Amino acid sequence: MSVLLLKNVSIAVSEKIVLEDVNMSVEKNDVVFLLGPNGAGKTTLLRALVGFPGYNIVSGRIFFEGEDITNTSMETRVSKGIAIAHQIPPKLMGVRVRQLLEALCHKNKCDVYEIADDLGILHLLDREFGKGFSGGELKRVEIATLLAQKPKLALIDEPDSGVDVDSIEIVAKAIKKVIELSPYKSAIIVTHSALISRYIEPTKVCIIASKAIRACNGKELIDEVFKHGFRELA
Ligand SMILES: Nc1ncnc2c1ncn2[C@@H]1O[C@H](COP(=O)(O)OP(=O)(O)OP(=O)(O)O)[C@@H](O)[C@H]1O
Repeated sequence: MSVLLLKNVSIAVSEKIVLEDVNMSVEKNDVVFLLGPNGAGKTTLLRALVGFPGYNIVSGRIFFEGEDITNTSMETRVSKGIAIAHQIPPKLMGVRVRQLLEALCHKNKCDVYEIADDLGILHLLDREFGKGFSGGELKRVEIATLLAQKPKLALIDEPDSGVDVDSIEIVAKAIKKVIELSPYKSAIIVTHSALISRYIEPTKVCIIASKAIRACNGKELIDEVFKHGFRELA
């Protein structure tokens, strides 16, 4: 049984079809890197998978742990163990980082101090979530919330963009921990630079372009993309 299985999935945002007939699977121990040109639909795919409002599955089916979750809400999918770390997290007005992490850790039995220390965000705990954060701070806080969710399947959108060389190591260590804590040891990671591959080895690299998954292969696909671009693969 696949952890996640997409069968001919088409996704619309604001009534515009962004992805058509996407077929893909994530198996146990799969760490899938998703690459593709700007605007290809990588964020759309991750958001639709977690059931984010406004990202509509217009046809096809999504299965998680063998169960059809196509028509379930974001709340249901999160409770089943799917979690997302956004590229640009939605701001949570009036909610402090500590409050959010405490709520998640209360539910998932984790230690807020340990997570905040791991991600070097102890000084951000009493700030409003996302308000006035630098790009790197936002990324660390977002990964902290992912760690506190202990998801079965983590969907991680561009953890390595806008992050300095020291921070990427901290973020990557936390992502590794998220994967280790998952019973399936699997995740989907969107990346442009593949910088994250210095720390986390993908088992599968997939290219999303021209509204669908165009190729999936081993780590060597990253080198091909950097050598030839996406045009030959799209
Ligand atoms: N709310 C929206 N309304 C209209 N179009 C949208 C909306 N959200 C996304 N899109 C469009 O869907 C397409 C895919 O966007 P998406 O953010 O998924 O791409 P991406 O592959 O993640 O891009 P990038 O690499 O630049 O982050 C784009 O053309 C984008 O303009």
